[in-house]
Amino acid sequence: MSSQQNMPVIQRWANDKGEFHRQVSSFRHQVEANPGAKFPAEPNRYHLYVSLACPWAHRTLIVRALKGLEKVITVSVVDFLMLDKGWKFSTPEECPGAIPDELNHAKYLRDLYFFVEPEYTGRFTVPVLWDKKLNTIVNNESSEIIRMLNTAFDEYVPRDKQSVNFYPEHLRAAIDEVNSWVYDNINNGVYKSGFATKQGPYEENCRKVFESLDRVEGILANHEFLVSDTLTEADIRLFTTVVRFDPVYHGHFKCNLKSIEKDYPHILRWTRLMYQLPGVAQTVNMNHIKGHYYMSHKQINPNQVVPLGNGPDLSSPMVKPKNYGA
Ligand SMILES: N[C@@H](CCC(=O)N[C@@H](CS)C(=O)NCC(=O)O)C(=O)O
Repeated sequence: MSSQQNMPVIQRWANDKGEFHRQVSSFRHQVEANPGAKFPAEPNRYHLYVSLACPWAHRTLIVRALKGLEKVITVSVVDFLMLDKGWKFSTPEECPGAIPDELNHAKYLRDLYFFVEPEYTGRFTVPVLWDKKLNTIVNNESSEIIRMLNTAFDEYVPRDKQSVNFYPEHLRAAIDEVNSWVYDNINNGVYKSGFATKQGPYEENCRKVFESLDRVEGILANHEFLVSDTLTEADIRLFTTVVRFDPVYHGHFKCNLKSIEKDYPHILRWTRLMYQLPGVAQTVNMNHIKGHYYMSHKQINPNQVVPLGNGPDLSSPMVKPKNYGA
């Protein structure tokens, strides 16, 4: 019997069938561009708690950078190591790249969840969008946070960023469709492969990862971006998984039927293009990414040895994309 059997159900990595299931996020309030709303968009009112390792939190950092929201929304970055008590705040001396919680002076991210909801029984996940005025969690679901950052703060972003829209009305159905299979089979698919504790679920999920990467490769063979040759949130959501693929998911999560660098030339070209968009490279921290996965999941890698490779070089020269946001 695995040691997981003694853990509360919510904290187990896999169920009895050996399958990984991601919990549903609990805080789902919205920031709105409406002064009368409970959470109105205002400069310097909201704060993001993120991990540079986490692909879901990474989405929010990319949208914050591409929308020019760095001065409007402040950020704390947790230590990459996530052990028994979950995400921890460290000083940059203890963990280069970390930004401590200057706001609430929490030691662990869980302290904030318990502060807001003393009976909280879910997982203590990043990203968390925090309201500094009402001292509470607005939302901890990355797919919703990126939509708020996309438009709600437009009054406060530089003029050239106001027209950038990663979820434009006329492309919504197509974006939703791509997001749906990319989420199930790739973003979450790598986790379902890597956290499976039985051979069957591992193989089934691992194969789906590559069937869907093949599908992405087919799209990108003829298009600059995933939807309508336009940079949308579908690209941002896929990028954070792909940038982690060769250095982490290929080995650590056993997604090793193919690699991005060797087998997917069109995905590689697109990854470079995404990486070289202004502000994006600064959101990619390979030490946090590799350190987190290989050192935190001791059930997969008990000796915490971190591999040397960082995946493909993403900084080689590229042409500028034509359609940058709709
Ligand atoms: N649905 C959430 C998922 C976030 C999530 O699972 N974050 C992971 C890090 S990659 C986490 O914080 N895990 C902590 C835990 O599960 O204890 C979102 O997209 O915001």
